[in-house]
Amino acid sequence: MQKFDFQEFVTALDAGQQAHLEWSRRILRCTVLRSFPDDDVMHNDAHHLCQFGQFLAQHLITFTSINAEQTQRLVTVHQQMHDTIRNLARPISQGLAGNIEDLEHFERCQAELIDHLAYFKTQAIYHYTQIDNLTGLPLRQRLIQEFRGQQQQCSGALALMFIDVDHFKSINDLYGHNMGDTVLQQLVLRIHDVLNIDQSMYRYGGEEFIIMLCAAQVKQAEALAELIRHTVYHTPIVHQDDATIQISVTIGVALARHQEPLVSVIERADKAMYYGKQHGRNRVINADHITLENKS
Ligand SMILES: Nc1nc2c(ncn2[C@@H]2O[C@H](COP(=O)(O)OP(=O)(O)OP(=O)(O)O)[C@@H](O)[C@H]2O)c(=O)[nH]1
Repeated sequence: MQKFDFQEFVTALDAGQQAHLEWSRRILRCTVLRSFPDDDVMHNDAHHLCQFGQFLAQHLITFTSINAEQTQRLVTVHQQMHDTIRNLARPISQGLAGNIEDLEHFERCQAELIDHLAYFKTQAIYHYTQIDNLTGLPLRQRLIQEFRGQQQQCSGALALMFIDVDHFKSINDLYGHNMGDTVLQQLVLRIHDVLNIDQSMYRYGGEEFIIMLCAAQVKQAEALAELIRHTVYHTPIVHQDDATIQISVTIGVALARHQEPLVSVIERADKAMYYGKQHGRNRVINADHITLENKS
């Protein structure tokens, strides 16, 4: 599972923008004082070598995942800024005035670059508020946004699994909160390994997770839930000195009815999960049938 630190991204974005503004200030001084800019400005690859260019290259996938078209424009505008500055600086180095068109082009590029960066920063912060820092999973808000679209796309029925870790408080009490955090991270990795690309997982609350998937029939969703339950139970989490912690999960499964609102589907899956808790935990319960699966 890919984890990404959006806070770091936003900080680096600010630093890159600041570096570029500082760089423009240096150019302005050269223009006024008729001095020649340093080699870093005149280098043909300056757009790759400058601080912002390096940041852009490192995070190109992130920029593209936010908005591919605008990323392409950002890359182009950034290179144009550097190209224009070289054009502007050449006559100055010969004691001549710079070209006004180059200067205006540079100013337009600079303004456009800043607009793009403001857009990407807003988007990055928006994404950041929807991703759980501990597990890297999208949060409840994202589930709310994606549910309706997913329901329309689904050719079969849309199923929700409500997953709750059993006796998680005892894990915190016995091993400490940090180990509890590690257990949640490891649990998510184990579950993620059995999911395919169309099955989305969300962190719903503390030790509660929701998986949304298209299922031809409820049996298909139940089979996946059972695989998750089995995998979690039979893959203990390694603690220090090779000691292991065995954990289990109780899962409620509900198939969304026609036009059923998300809150109602969650409520039914949650109730089924709660029923599983009351009947021994470490089991999968179908909301419609409230049947117990065998413990293994
Ligand atoms: N380490 C850690 N603990 C968390 C986190 N979020 C919630 N918790 C803890 O999870 C525990 C949940 O406990 P309970 O709701 O009592 O449930 P439980 O002990 O899992 O028992 P059952 O659900 O009945 O099997 C609480 O002690 C919370 O403090 C987290 O991000 N990290």
